[in-house]
Amino acid sequence: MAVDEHYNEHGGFPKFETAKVEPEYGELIEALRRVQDLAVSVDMPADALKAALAQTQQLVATMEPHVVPERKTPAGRVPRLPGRGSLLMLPWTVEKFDADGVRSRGVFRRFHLGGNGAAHGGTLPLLFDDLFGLTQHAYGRPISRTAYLHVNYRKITPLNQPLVVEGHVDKVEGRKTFISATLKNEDGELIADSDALMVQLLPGQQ
Ligand SMILES: CCCCC/C=C\C/C=C\C/C=C\C/C=C\CCCC(=O)SCCNC(=O)CCNC(=O)[C@H](O)C(C)(C)COP(=O)(O)OP(=O)(O)OC[C@H]1O[C@@H](n2cnc3c(N)ncnc32)[C@H](O)[C@@H]1OP(=O)(O)O
Repeated sequence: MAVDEHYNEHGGFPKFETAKVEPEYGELIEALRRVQDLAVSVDMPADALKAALAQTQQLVATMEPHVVPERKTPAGRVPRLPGRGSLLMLPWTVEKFDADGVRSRGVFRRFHLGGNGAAHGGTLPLLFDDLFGLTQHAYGRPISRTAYLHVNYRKITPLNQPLVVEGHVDKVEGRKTFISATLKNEDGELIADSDALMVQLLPGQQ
């Protein structure tokens, strides 16, 4: 019994609960994404730079008193928002979520630039990893940890072009869930594919 009591807090992941937010929350997250895009795009003269710094410091002062622990912030817990409202996640929107698989659509933005107009290679594992988390959740498996995640980069990943990522569970063996996914453009061309092993945590395991 003690194990069950502590399972939600100390073993594995806690039960995931969606968050209710004010309408302005999604707008704020999008405005912050725009700031991220600009932060990696601009070359500002000194006066604009000073103004941007002062305004950013003011924003930090507005937000800072409201910091709450993990699981209390709505970030990442608003499924209808791009990236579930988390700035870390790619701003993609889930359009299919069931045991057959999960499909999500979106674009890589200027913030995700690697070089020569292509998305940074490190952003693809982030996209796939989060999709795999959702995929196994939709399949009815407990939230698990990624043991490995393999990406094949088949074509350059373009910025600002609508893309679609789709994953499904391939097999389950005890604690192990094997999942794979593809990233395609709207013409159905394969840009990347990925497969991963997710391992269910044991009670008491962080
Ligand atoms: C629109 C609707 C939206 C709704 C939203 C609602 C809910 C949202 C739900 C979910 C949230 C969504 C998304 C979540 C987001 C993403 C999930 C990402 C998860 C992560 O991103 S998490 C961070 C990265 N991750 C780590 O930080 C892992 C560090 N690591 C460890 O924590 C351990 O390493 C662990 C636990 C993996 C295993 O450790 P362990 O001691 O428990 O188990 P052990 O080693 O015995 O392995 C057991 C069996 O797996 C095999 N095995 C293990 N590793 C292997 C490998 N690499 N290759 C091949 N086989 C492997 C063994 O060979 C054995 O196999 P066998 O049983 O057959 O012998």
